[in-house]
Amino acid sequence: MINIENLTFGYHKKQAVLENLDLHLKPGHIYGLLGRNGAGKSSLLHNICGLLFPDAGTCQVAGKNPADRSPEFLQQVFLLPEEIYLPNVSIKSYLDIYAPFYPEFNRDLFFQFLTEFEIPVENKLQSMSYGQKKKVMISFALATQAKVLLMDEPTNGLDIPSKRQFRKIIAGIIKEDQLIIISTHQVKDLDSLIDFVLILEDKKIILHQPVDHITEKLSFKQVMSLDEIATPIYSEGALKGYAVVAINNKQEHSRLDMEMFFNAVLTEKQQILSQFN
Ligand SMILES: Nc1ncnc2c1ncn2[C@@H]1O[C@H](COP(=O)(O)OP(=O)(O)OP(=O)(O)O)[C@@H](O)[C@H]1O
Repeated sequence: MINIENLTFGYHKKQAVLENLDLHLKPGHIYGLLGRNGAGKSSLLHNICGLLFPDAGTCQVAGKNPADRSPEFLQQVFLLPEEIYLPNVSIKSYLDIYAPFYPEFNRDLFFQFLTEFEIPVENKLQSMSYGQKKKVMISFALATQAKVLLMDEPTNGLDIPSKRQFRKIIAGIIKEDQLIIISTHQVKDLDSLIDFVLILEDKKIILHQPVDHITEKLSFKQVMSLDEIATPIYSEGALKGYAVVAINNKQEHSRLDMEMFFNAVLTEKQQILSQFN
């Protein structure tokens, strides 16, 4: 559904943010896009939705070239940006103005999500708190039922119950012909939701793996002493002992700790990546 080949993009000539980047994504999945600050995650999402254009290479999304910005393409893609600016209108007026751009927009779903997020529907958007605005936009994004949904730090600003609500809604809504990319640093909020991990580093996607493949190759453990682990790759001091990422030689089952995994990839890049080659 998303086919990107050799994509190079930069804001200034001779200063590529993304370089010869390849990425092929299938519908029916929730992809978690991870990367350091400034790695280029937002730039990649903007290339995918046609708000920025590649300097070289090809980018095909739902069979279209995003840079053409054809109405058929724009109806199928929704980007929820990290920073949101909303007009000073009521939720209902916002809906009347923007929902018609999305042929599959489901108003009932929209109001259902607002109820789940406990948003007062009569309020004007600008009189809402940041977190409330974010929840309105998440509800709008999901109600578009766009085939490609791009979310940049969606849980920023959400309180703890709302984060749980967000996970519940997303897990229940994704359809087989839909694809969601969530770019985030808040991995703990989302690690139960994501089924593929993408890591953007050195201007490329250096890792693209399903969660179950990661836990097949690596185990995530808490131990009192590092001597307990025969094949540790990466460890962090924890409250009681150590949290460890190790080679999963014994086919043990463990739960992916996305934050540990991301740190492990950044610090022990070659060793981790070699497990997947
Ligand atoms: N409008 C812009 N003009 C010039 N340079 C930009 C612009 N936006 C981003 N950049 C630069 O492009 C690089 C990638 O930025 P981008 O916002 O894509 O990274 P990111 O991975 O989303 O970062 P973060 O995790 O901090 O949100 C950074 O070096 C940034 O300074």
